[in-house]
Amino acid sequence: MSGRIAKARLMAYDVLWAIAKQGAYAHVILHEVLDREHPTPNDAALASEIVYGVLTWQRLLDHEIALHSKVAVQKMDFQVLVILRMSLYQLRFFSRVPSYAILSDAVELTKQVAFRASGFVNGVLRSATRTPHKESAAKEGDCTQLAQKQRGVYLSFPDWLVDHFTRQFCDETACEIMEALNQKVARTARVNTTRYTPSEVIQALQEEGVLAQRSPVSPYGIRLPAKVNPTALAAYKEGMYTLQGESSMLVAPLFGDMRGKRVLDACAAPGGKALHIAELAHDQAEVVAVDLHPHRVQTILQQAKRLHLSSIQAFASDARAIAISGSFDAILLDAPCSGLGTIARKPDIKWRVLPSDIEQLAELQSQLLDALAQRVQIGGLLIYTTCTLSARENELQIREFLRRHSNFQLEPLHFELVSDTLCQIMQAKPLEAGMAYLLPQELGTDGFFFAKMRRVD
Ligand SMILES: C[S@@+](CC[C@H](N)C(=O)[O-])C[C@H]1O[C@@H](n2cnc3c(N)ncnc32)[C@H](O)[C@@H]1O
Repeated sequence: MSGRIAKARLMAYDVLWAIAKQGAYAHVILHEVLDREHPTPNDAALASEIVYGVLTWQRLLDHEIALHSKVAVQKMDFQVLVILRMSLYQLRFFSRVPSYAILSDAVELTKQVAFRASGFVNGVLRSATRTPHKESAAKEGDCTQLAQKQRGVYLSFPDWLVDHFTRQFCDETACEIMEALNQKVARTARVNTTRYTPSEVIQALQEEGVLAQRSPVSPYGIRLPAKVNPTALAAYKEGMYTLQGESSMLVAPLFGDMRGKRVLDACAAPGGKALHIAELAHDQAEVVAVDLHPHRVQTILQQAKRLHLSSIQAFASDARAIAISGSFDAILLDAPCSGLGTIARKPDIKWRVLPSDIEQLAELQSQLLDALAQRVQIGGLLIYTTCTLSARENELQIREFLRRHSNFQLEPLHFELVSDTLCQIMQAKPLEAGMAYLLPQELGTDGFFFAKMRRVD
């Protein structure tokens, strides 16, 4: 395509078009396009910002496009709709880019992909630039004062999700959750504490010109700047850290001391938590990591090698029928889930997940729990976690499991956090001891759910 269009916008268009037209996953297709185009770090960051910004605000953007267009949004070609969304996003959210540059790129791009629509695109965007952003007042207003439908528009969530969060968490908390899921989450990594301290890793990164900081949430975490590619750094290649969200870093410490113990991570890929369990046991546990997908199992093995961990075995298997004999001192089921807690990092989940997916996933989770319960030794632990915010996949799932398996009991959760204040936040929840949510607005992390059970008989 023409060199006259800013490269970042071209890449963002390619990614957003593939998502709209082919249902591609945003993080996968963005990674592919960035790999193919070799952009500068600034262009890569700008393209990512446009892609994730458009996906976050898609409903609000479509609402505004409709105000300036005679053609209904649902009837527009994908090419045209994508160009309008990304241009309007930049007009509304990027004060540093002049509108004429955004409009000129939009028209040029339309000429290349949908020639006859260039006048239309120009007209819609010109109308939008002439109109002050009327919606912003409502957007900044108190979410709890808005009717359900308006919340969906101004917070840019589908109606069913607004309804879902409101029913589960009530008005105020639901609003806070959705607002937090529209904010950026810090890019974080977990230090490989078998070999390094967080300060040593921060120092090594500084020597590579990268300013990292201690995580304000997990004692194992560091926060990385948004513009670096953390897997391209020497510190990463030497096995100093693993990319992991701060809420995920809270899972492995829940097991306590696993040295000399046999631990199963039943849905383990890409290995974040299994590797952390091995690290916390000083590489002296027997960690069996299983995942359904063979190529993802390879990733676990590669990561173990990079981190110099030898206590991990990894196998491809359906965790409902694992072909490995014996029982385990502890099992982690970090279950496949709807991922609603990770919308800040994967905003396409807003538009991809449907209520029927929650039902299907809940059925799979319950089958996984039943199968794995048989493999926990008497006295052993079963920890169940998800990165979603849906009772059906979380507390209801666990309550039903406990009804079916009276030989399991909930056990108090003790989170390893950087301060007692954070622990109090985590414990002030309306769930029974042994189950907890970490909501995205509480510590600025992904939303997460934890349940810890012990087999007593
Ligand atoms: C939430 S992810 C696990 C993330 C991982 N624990 C980590 O910390 O990196 C869920 C995983 O479950 C796997 N999975 C889905 N169905 C499965 C099944 N029936 N048996 C085993 N693994 C399964 C998926 O391939 C996916 O990798």
